[in-house]
Amino acid sequence: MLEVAALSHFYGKHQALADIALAIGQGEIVAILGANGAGKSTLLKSIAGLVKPAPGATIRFEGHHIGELPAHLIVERGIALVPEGRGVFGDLTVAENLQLGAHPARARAGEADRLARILRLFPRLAERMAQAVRTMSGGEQQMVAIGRALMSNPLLLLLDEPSLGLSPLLSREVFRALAEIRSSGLSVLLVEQNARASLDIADRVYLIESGRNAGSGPASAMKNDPEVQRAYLGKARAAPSPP
Ligand SMILES: Nc1ncnc2c1ncn2[C@@H]1O[C@H](COP(=O)(O)OP(=O)(O)OP(=O)(O)O)[C@@H](O)[C@H]1O
Repeated sequence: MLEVAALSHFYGKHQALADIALAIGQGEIVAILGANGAGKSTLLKSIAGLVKPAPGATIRFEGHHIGELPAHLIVERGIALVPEGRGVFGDLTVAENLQLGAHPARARAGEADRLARILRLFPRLAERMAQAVRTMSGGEQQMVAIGRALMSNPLLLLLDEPSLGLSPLLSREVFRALAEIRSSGLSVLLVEQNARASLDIADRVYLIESGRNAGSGPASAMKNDPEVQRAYLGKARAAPSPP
């Protein structure tokens, strides 16, 4: 569904991404793990058309090259980004924020059904449709942000740190929603500090270090990789066995 190759990005002289390659199949949840500053957000923004890849990159979605398209046309192709920090409109209500997500042409057909499905996914939003988003908890605002992205009728959802700053309870709710979203056939590319939760939910994982690919594999295998356990799951390296 999505194929990325030779993706680099420079902020001035600073190279944030170097020759990144990744692929996502339909209905997959793919997680990206990497330290702070590794380039994860830049990778999502490059796919969403918010930062421009350096020449030579390939970003192919559903067989079409999208690397040169502006962000609004990438949304029309079916890729929706939920940015870090959510990007919701605090002074608008939940209903108005969700409505804003429905602006692409691809979202027009079936809009009412889509809204009903989103409100079943996040019943808290159904109870608060007329509430200004700035008065909601961080977790509820994250639900608004995900709901707004889903209103665009995407095929692929890009999520940047959806559990950042959420209580464990709300974080579990967000991850439960992601599992439901996947079971409806959507694909998800997930950047998450909570490595344990993302390894639990993901099908496959890519590791990124200093803007470069540093490993990939099925989430089930990555969970047992000693290096992943040490770097991302806080497990100490096993002591060497005595001679
Ligand atoms: N607008 C910008 N201008 C200059 N440098 C930037 C800009 N945005 C990001 N960077 C730098 O690019 C590198 C990658 O940043 P990015 O936000 O993609 O990393 P990240 O893996 O998402 O980090 P975090 O986990 O802390 O959110 C970092 O060194 C960062 O300081």
